[in-house]
Amino acid sequence: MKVIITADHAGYELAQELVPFIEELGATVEYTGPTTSESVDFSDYGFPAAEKVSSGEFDRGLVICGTGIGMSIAANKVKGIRCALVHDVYTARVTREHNNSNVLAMGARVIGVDLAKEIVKTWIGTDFEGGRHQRRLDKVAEYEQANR
Ligand SMILES: O=C(CO)[C@H](O)[C@H](O)[C@H](O)COP(=O)(O)O
Repeated sequence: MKVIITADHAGYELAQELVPFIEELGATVEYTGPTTSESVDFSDYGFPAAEKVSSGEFDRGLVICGTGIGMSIAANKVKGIRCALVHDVYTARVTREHNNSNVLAMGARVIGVDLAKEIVKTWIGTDFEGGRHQRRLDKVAEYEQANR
């Protein structure tokens, strides 16, 4: 699995913890966020990363800012992106099973490193269930097609 990880200044430190962790899980990781904690704008990093998931260059994306909200708003503007803002293990699992989320957003000012790792491990390791959930996602995709 190829995973792109990005962040803004608020997510920078957590991203540094998660890159080697996700590599240890067996994924190929590319980090495209800032290289320091100096203030930047989440949109400048979130859009390009989400576009690389949308294009198929990467299988999944992980986007991290202070709350995860800014990054999730930006990622969900990109066609084909189903970005889930997650701060617990239960929704990490269900957003894969039900939503087939392809981008995970987390807030570095909301959760600690250990919980973030548990969330990422669950999210990466959980498969989409399809079935009734695929029908619902098809409706979302149809809406997106018709309105963009
Ligand atoms: O967009 C956000 C808020 O939902 C992100 O958490 C940003 O990281 C945050 O706004 C950055 O705030 P700062 O005061 O500029 O560090």
